[in-house]
Amino acid sequence: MAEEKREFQAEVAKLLDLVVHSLYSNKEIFLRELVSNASDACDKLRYCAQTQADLTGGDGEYRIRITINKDAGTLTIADNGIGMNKEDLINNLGTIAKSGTAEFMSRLTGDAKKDTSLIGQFGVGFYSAFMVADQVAVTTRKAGESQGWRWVSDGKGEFTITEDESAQRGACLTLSLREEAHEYLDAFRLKSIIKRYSDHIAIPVILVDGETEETVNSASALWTRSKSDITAEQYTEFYHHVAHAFDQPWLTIHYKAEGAIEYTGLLYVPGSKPFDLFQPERKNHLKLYVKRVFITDQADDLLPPYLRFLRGVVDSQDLPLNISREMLQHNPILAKIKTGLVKRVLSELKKKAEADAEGYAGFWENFGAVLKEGIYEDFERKTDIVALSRFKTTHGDGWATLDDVVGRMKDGQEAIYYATGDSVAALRKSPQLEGFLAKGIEVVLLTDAIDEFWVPAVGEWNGKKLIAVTDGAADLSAVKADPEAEAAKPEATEAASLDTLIAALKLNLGDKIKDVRASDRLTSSAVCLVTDSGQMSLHLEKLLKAHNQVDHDTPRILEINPRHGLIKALAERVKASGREAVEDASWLLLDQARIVEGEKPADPVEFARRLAAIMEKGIG
Ligand SMILES: Nc1ncnc2c1ncn2[C@@H]1O[C@H](COP(=O)(O)OP(=O)(O)OP(=O)(O)O)[C@@H](O)[C@H]1O
Repeated sequence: MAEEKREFQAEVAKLLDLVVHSLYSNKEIFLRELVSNASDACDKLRYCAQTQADLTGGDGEYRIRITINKDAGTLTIADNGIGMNKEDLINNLGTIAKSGTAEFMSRLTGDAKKDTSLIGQFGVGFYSAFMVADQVAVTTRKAGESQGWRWVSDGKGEFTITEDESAQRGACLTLSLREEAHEYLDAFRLKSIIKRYSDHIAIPVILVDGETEETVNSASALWTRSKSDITAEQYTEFYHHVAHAFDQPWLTIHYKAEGAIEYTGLLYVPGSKPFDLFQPERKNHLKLYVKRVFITDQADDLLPPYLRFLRGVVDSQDLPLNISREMLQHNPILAKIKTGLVKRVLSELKKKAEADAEGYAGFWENFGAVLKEGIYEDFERKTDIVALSRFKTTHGDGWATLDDVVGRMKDGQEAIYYATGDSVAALRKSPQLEGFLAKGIEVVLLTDAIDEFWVPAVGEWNGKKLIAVTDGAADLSAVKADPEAEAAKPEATEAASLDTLIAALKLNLGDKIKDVRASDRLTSSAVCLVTDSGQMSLHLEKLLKAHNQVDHDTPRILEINPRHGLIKALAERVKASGREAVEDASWLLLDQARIVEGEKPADPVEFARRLAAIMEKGIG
């Protein structure tokens, strides 16, 4: 067959350009990436061969051979894994199929410095070969197929594909090293790189230099080794390999469960937030092995979605080796492993929270919003997860537990009060909090979407009801106010005029509001919106509107502050000139309350007109 020339997908060309222009300061990691790919390819074949034994053609001894050829200036990385056919070559090496790389590309800024740190977070796998090579050739034959292929590129926009009868099963990458990368022809240097980054690879990595051949890595699956034989660096390198991550893990959990169900877990909590944490699939990222044979990284029933930030492997002794991915669904052994994993992880988190509050706060900032999904979804564990949860409150800037909040409750305070909103900063300024702050009552500030769901589902903590500050039923009267502050309060509007104003507001605003009433929760603001008991919270309604799940405004209760100058003046005006005189002001009060909630005025054009009219009067 003649040579077929193709262009890289535009994104790949862009990526290659970046790689070649040396965004990595640490070029040696190209070897880690390629060895990692070779090991994954062997894992894939080992899995397929469980059900199709003839795929291996009798050669089930997986290995990676790295061959130095000083004369030619090439380095060869060969594996006997699954290999690629023509279609695979085009799809895997010519386009960006992986969501991770696509995400990476979309975040590139063009600013070399920023992009360098980004590339460090994502890694570019196969393409890293072009950091050290000005040409890469891949000869490959897919297991079970007879036709071999040769893919060649100089990384400058095009690649060629030709048939290759000499290709062996697996993939063989030949890197023609750039002049300045000839250090990677030095056996000593290569050995140290392999030891550093790839020691944990479970199959032999053999270095071939002329006549000498040497297996450089330990070639045993890291998780099967005893903890005392594994260094911190080895744990970290394995994390980088298994998670395709580049940060430091925050927590490493390595244990062997023995008893009714036997399995080994090597789990990591990343040190930083993975970009796909909030993708709708909520997939877990654990790799499942059975007796050291890789089975799948898509065992959905292995871990609940609220622990999807974990990375690592689980190796079962009890599942059958020939288990198919379909058979894993609703599998009772897997269900028991899952229960065991959840229990272990939550207890390790508890230990960390007690031993290192500051580190735990960092973990919470990264993953708290995900873990809290468990309060809503895992009935058996909800109490444990609430206890592990940390909250911002009106008491200082740090994190608090609900127990801390209960411990600081005021005399006469019956409930734990909370406010939900988009940000802690906005919540702190919310008018609904004024009365609570004035009485020194601590309010829990919740800003994650999931809070809208778990809080009503849990309902109470330590025998104290959880009540929203915007709930019309939140009653502060039993908590004594500071007598000095009480004395300093301005006089309230006289009751009869207040009633007349309330009646006028109700008539003017009609069905846009549920009710109007005098507030005891406002101190400095004139108005605020509160929800009637049982109504959807303001924040939840906003979230649902953003997702087009709700298309109307629920009428709320408008609370007015009888001690506010504006309310007093409006009461006077109604008394003197009737309700029509405060028509514009009524709507502006409602819009004002909406704006403070982060909503738009109900009718922006009318809002602007009324505001202009009132300003004109004020100036004139
Ligand atoms: N040695 C190999 N044998 C078989 N297929 C390979 C080999 N190396 C790469 N591939 C294929 O090419 C794809 C792209 O490789 P690349 O290294 O760019 O990304 P990745 O391995 O999927 O992800 P990452 O590099 O982030 O780990 C792989 O997913 C795999 O399908």
